[in-house]
Amino acid sequence: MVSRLLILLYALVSYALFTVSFLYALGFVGNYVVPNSIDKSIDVGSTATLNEAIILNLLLMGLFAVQHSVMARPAFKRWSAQFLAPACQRSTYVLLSSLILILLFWQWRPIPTVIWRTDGPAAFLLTSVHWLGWLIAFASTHMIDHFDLFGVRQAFVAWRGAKIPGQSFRTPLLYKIVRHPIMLGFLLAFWATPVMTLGHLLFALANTAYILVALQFEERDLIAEFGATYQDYRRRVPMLLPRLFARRQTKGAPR
Ligand SMILES: C[S@@+](CC[C@H](N)C(=O)[O-])C[C@H]1O[C@@H](n2cnc3c(N)ncnc32)[C@H](O)[C@@H]1O
Repeated sequence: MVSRLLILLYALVSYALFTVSFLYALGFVGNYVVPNSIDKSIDVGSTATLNEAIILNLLLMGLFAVQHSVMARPAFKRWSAQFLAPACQRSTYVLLSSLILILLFWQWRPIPTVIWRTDGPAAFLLTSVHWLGWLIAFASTHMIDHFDLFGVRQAFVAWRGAKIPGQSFRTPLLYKIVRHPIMLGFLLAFWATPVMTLGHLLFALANTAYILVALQFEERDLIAEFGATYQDYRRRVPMLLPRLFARRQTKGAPR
């Protein structure tokens, strides 16, 4: 009973830390109100030489990418099951991801050279798309199962003494338009900015490359888990870019 309560507490603390790091990410990427005492965002903070900034920033993003991808693989989950209860596996993943994000926010070195700067309607449009991206990403977590993604459900189920159910496959709402709306949301939030600096461009480019590679691994696991169901979904629904026009029905094709 005590250990189940501790697991629940651990899951709630991990989720709280994720919430803080996600909220800080909004301020970090968009250069919005980050606390004056911290004064750190993608374009604000202590500077370094160009080479130092590129290397350090790439290392920080690389650390996040490796942790995020390695810990998500079924082989890693099987291995870590030797010393981590299934009920706290996802929370540990969330906790470490959040800690690495906080390290990234803290140690990030801005590169302030401006690549593009807009104002007026163009700036308004880019800012709107930026916020739409965050909204899509956050809403999409609720479409598949927000509390399962962040490890809270598993801890609650274990606390009640029930068996943790396996992963379920869902395709509601935005998942009918693209297979990866959370990642699409992130891409919009990272690229749509009224002022693009070299540091921000490095962040957007590296994360785009990471997302494209990570999705290959994720889909390979989804095919292994859901087989023909996921293969069929892959044929019907595009990966990241919505089809603007439905394909014309071929003449004589069965309806
Ligand atoms: C961070 S989420 C990203 C989901 C998806 N790639 C996206 O961008 O919307 C990763 C987790 O979602 C799961 N997942 C991806 N597509 C799913 C779906 N259609 N239904 C249920 N789980 C899904 C993956 O197995 C993985 O555990």
